[in-house]
Amino acid sequence: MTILQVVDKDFSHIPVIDISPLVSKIGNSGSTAQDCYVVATQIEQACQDYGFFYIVGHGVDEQLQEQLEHLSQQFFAQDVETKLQIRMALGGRAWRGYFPVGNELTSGRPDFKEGIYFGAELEEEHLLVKAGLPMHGRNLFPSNIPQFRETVLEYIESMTKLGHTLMAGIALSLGLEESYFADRYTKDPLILFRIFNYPPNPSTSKTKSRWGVGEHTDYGVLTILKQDGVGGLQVKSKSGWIDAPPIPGSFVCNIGDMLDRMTQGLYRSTPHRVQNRSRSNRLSFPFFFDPNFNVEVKPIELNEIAVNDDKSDRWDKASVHEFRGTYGEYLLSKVSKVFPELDQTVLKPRFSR
Ligand SMILES: N=C(N)NCCCC[C@H](N)C(=O)O
Ligand SMILES: O=C(O)CCC(=O)C(=O)O
Ligand SMILES: [Fe+2]
Repeated sequence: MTILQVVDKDFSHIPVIDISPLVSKIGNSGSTAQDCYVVATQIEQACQDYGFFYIVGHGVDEQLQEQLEHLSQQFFAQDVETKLQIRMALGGRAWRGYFPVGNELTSGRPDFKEGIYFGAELEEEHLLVKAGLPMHGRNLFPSNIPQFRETVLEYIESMTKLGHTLMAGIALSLGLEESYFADRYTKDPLILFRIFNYPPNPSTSKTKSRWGVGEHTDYGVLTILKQDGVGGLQVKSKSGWIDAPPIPGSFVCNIGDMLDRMTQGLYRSTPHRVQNRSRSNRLSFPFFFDPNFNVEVKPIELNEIAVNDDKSDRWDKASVHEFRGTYGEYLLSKVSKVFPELDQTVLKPRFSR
């Protein structure tokens, strides 16, 4: 046969990238090491093909992760009254604390999950908190699990460092200088961190499984997700919905709406969703590494990169590309629909009232 076999990608497996060259070399020397470019090429391919990739070789302490998982199990195993001692309503404008199953909405529908919202720990005296900036402030920690606070704060610190490293890799992957995003958007990133518990939800012939979190895209630039061994994350790839199963020792990374906007669609913020079909509960730990709240997000001046004009497969009809304004404004427009029970004034910047 003389038919040319075109080796077509089937877009069914999210790639696994060993980022150890980035971890050991980014920021350490004057010039970017050659092996960082190899990693950058893998990131480029993954972001164009999937908008998702796994990372290994990230160097995040395993004991810290085990401790975080263990304490989280302990927290969610308590009765709901105890958990409500740190309920979100007490977090005020900072948007922190616990919410029970069914309280968080995605596209207007209740998610089948409970969780705790965290973020960078800022004192009441911090300028931004005093100025009344929403989503900035102090965390709420369960007082009956003493190690919870230090474990979460240590994890946030490790992940923030990792976020900076990955953003340097993503910059290289776009042919930009290592510090491109740090210089413009993420030197002082907006950090949000959540711990979710998805109750068991085995589907039987009689019951329809509920979505742990409905289809959505993430808002910022980069999400770094730790998931336990249960599984249930699904990603909308070019070949349809595929699984992102747990891979021991890895994190799942995905790019958000702001990177989609900056790259004019070359890197897509890919829709994903979760359904826990197992008989055990599922824990997940999404860490959001986002542009500074007050910074205006603009398309990258990319002469070289081929932008992607095909908006047909975008679930939200590319609204993110029409958006003008700061990341904070974009974020607030999104999250104001997520907890309708909370007082909406909590989410409005004080200075505009
Ligand atoms: N910070 C980020 N990226 N969060 C993404 C969460 C999307 C689900 C949320 N219930 C919603 O409907 O927006
Ligand atoms: O729990 C997961 O695996 C993913 C959660 C998620 O997509 C999100 O919080 O944005
Ligand atoms: Fe997400």
